[in-house]
Amino acid sequence: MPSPDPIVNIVGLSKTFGANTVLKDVGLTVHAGEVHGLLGENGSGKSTLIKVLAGFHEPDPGASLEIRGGDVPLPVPAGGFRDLGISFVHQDLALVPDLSVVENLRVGQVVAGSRPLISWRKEKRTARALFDRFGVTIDPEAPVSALSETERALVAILRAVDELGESRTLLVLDEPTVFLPREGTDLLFAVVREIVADGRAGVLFVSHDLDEVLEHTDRVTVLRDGASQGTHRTRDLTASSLIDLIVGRSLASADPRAAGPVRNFEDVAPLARVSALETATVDGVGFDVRPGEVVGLTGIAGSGYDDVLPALYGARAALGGHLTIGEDIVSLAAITPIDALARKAVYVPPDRKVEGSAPELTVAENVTLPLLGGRLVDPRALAGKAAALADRCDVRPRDPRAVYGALSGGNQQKALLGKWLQTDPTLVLLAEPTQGVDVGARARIFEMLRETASGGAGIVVASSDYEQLSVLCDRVLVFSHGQVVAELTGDHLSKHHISDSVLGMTRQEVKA
Ligand SMILES: Nc1ncnc2c1ncn2[C@@H]1O[C@H](COP(=O)(O)OP(=O)(O)OP(=O)(O)O)[C@@H](O)[C@H]1O
Repeated sequence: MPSPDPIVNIVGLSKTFGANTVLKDVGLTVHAGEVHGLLGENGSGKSTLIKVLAGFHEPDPGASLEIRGGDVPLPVPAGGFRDLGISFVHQDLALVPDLSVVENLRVGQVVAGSRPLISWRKEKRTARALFDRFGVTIDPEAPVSALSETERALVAILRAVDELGESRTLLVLDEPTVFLPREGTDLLFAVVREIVADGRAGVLFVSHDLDEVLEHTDRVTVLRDGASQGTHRTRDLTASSLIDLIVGRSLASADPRAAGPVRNFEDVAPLARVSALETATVDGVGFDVRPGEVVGLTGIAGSGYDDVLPALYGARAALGGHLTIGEDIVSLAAITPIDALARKAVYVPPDRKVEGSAPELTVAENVTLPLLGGRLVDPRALAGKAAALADRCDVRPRDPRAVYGALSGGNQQKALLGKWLQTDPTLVLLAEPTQGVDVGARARIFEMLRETASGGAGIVVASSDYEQLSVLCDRVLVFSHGQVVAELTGDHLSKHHISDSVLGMTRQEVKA
């Protein structure tokens, strides 16, 4: 139960970039012992608020911040958040994969030079005690690269808790679950509950996942266009009242039934065929994709489903197999992205920051890259195309000259998807297409994909978001141990059927 003891109190917070005020007189109170959700559409100002707490942004004059009842002068000085008992875990987790777990726990102190002599034996014991306290079984000596995504997130969170020690006030989790498989989030939230259990600290949890927020938070504050829509007790909210607060209107297409009747593609000739695909985690998988069809690939982490798309595009080398596309049969051990693009196959990777874009270029430059093709082009024509694309994909702000890396995460994703969909592709390969995307943008992305499919393209979506698969797909292939163990169609395309199948309760071929 949340205690009514406010540990962090922000009043009248505004932030202006140039002519754009992105936080408008926002207030936020977090209580000791509570998990407090911070929600809002992409670009609504969540990260900006967090960056003010982190001392990264200076707020406009007039804001005030109290920690445990004491006034804190703004701006927070760089690194000053630690003295305030605040710690942050961002999406990228900031772990060094080549170092061990215990080295990662101490890397900050080593780099800062505050602990010149470290007894690693003692540190391992301390790490074990930390993990035991939170019921986590992770080997402190294991390299971080050998951990699952869930274990990595747990290490990053417990490192943040450990760094604050007894003085901890607020742990800020900025979408830490966005790259996690579903089964990992329960474990993560058990740890989050334990962190607030002694009633000393609070957790501020940023997420776009409404189910997660409704299940795991005590209260939520919603931002819309930089203004607060109030703080609400989670138990007084439903998914649809929360959507109304976030988007400012009801969203019919968030309902899976809005996808329309499931279509049957059995008699349609395939436009692409994957045969005998072998990768480090995939063992002889084959499937067809027909024009207009959306095929989903899913499974638990390590089942192989997330290894298929990079192999089809040549982004990660396959050990064997073939892709038949149009008249061509291409070896998947040799395919390169250039081969794939030449056959109008495009790939949108899950990690848009690392693989998908050039963050230092403008939105216009990013979205028009695939149109250049080595030719001389008229910059004004490209700017026009970029503006039309931003309009179509609802990229905010609508300024093609904005630096791509300064867009909010969800707006980067919309721009990236639009960039490839405008090339009129034949085969669209998408990994987690709505990761980090708000409910409104998600509906827009679903519409864009449906339009692309109805234009005759085939779409393959690899995702661990069962609801997304149930809304988008005509057929879902469930992976286990590198093989397809179930094919779900028709009435079996519900979120619950997909989830049951992935969790091994329906391990037979299910046909509607
Ligand atoms: N450094 C910056 N310079 C200019 N504008 C910025 C800067 N940082 C953020 N913005 C703008 O501020 C607005 C709020 O962005 P912010 O990243 O806070 O949104 P968000 O709610 O965290 O979105 P998301 O859910 O997509 O992560 C956006 O319009 C963004 O383009």
